Amino acid sequence: MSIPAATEPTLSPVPIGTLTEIHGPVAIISCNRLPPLHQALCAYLDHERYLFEVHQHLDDHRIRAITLHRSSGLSRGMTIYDTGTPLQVPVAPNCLGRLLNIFGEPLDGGAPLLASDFRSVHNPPLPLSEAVGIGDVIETGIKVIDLLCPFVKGGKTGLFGGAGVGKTVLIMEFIHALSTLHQGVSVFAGVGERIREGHELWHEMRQAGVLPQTLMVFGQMDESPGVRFRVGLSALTYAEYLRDTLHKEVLFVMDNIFRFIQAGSEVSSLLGRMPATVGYQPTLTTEVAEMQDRILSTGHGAITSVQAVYVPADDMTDPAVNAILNHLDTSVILSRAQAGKGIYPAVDPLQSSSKLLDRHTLGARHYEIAEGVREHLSRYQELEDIITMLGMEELSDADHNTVIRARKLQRYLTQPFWTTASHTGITGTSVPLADTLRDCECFLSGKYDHLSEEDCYMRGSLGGDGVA
Ligand SMILES: Nc1ncnc2c1ncn2[C@@H]1O[C@H](COP(=O)(O)OP(=O)(O)OP(=O)(O)O)[C@@H](O)[C@H]1O
Repeated sequence: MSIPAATEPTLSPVPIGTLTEIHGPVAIISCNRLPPLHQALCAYLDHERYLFEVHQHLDDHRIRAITLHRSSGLSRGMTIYDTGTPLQVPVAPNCLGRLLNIFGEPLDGGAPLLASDFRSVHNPPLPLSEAVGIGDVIETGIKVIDLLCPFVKGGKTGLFGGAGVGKTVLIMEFIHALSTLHQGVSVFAGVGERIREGHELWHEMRQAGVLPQTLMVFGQMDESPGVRFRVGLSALTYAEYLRDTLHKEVLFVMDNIFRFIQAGSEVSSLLGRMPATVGYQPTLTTEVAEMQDRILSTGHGAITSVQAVYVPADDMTDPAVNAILNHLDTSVILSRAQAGKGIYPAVDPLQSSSKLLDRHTLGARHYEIAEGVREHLSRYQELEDIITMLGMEELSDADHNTVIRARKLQRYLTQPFWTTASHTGITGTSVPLADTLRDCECFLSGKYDHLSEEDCYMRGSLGGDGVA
């Protein structure tokens, strides 16, 4: 997706200096006064505006900046102007239903936003006194999520997984579920992902009829690291606007936050900083915290977030993955082993965790059923090697029952998705939490022992008597 011609600035910029060096996306600018960090500077070429963001003060009169547009055509000696502010995006109530780039310019072929205001993408987080805690549990209709990784208003959920295990599919199912089951609006940040995926998502949202309640901000794989580094903040700025000014309940979805870290790492090397652990930027944890701390709910509106996190080489100990993990309430871990067995969504029920899985938040019944399911699945995992070597006959009666029920529970927690209906040929299902709890209770107590594993696979609710 290419960046369209930049629009004319809203404020008249004042000259601040001269471009002295340009190396790919890095510019060294000689200034008559030092602009603050994060200030947006610009140059004009053929009546188009090229934006830069200040990243380093080199000495008393030189700064290093990163371009937010392509750098071809820029040359030494060009006059650089100060826009007077950090990067800002136009905000307006009619931003919903639009597909924008990081500057708030349309990528959907529509008219530019008629801005009622401009907001800086570097807004500081709200004071803690204005933040409110997490709210009620939101049902997604996805069995394994509602049961083991509950989704809470104002909470932060991460979907972790290596390449191709189903993060994007699960994110799209979330958007589908939450836009049909709940009131509210969604802001989608497409960070550094494939351009094809962006187009598909846009069309699917339009077909599903959820576009009027959704705002999408894209900075995709082909764009400069400066853009990929800022697209999450730009989308978050719109989410804050919807929360603070329009008092909406916002679902903030980011696919993929790992690409934000990757772009930060590229920017860091371009600025000549020494890499830190595993080659990541030394500022990794600060950059993640600056973004995560802005995802807050207030008395006026809530921001609930879902973030897809690419796990490099399926290694959950990766420093970038850990930096994100620390900020989340719920971590849904997608496993390649589950996907390999055709268990979709490929959620690993034992590795996934939620701070909200307690009696106080969910109630004693939900908590005990969830624990019962995890205990069965965990015992099954422990016994798997023994079963492979010696067969089921060597198990005690109790273990035999646990394994049979765990295998059925594992299949019961699969579910056909609306998002994948076009390629699986199975219509999606949404299962109320009450049904999921009742069915799991029936599995644990042995009431569903008569069902075959086939009867449990890719079904919705089992109706209390085992009939889908
Ligand atoms: N719930 C599901 N039901 C059926 N198939 C699925 C499901 N989830 C994922 N898949 C299959 O896995 C493929 C990859 O899924 P997806 O694009 O969501 O992975 P990803 O983790 O986002 O990958 P990447 O990191 O490469 O972007 C899908 O095209 C689909 O074939």
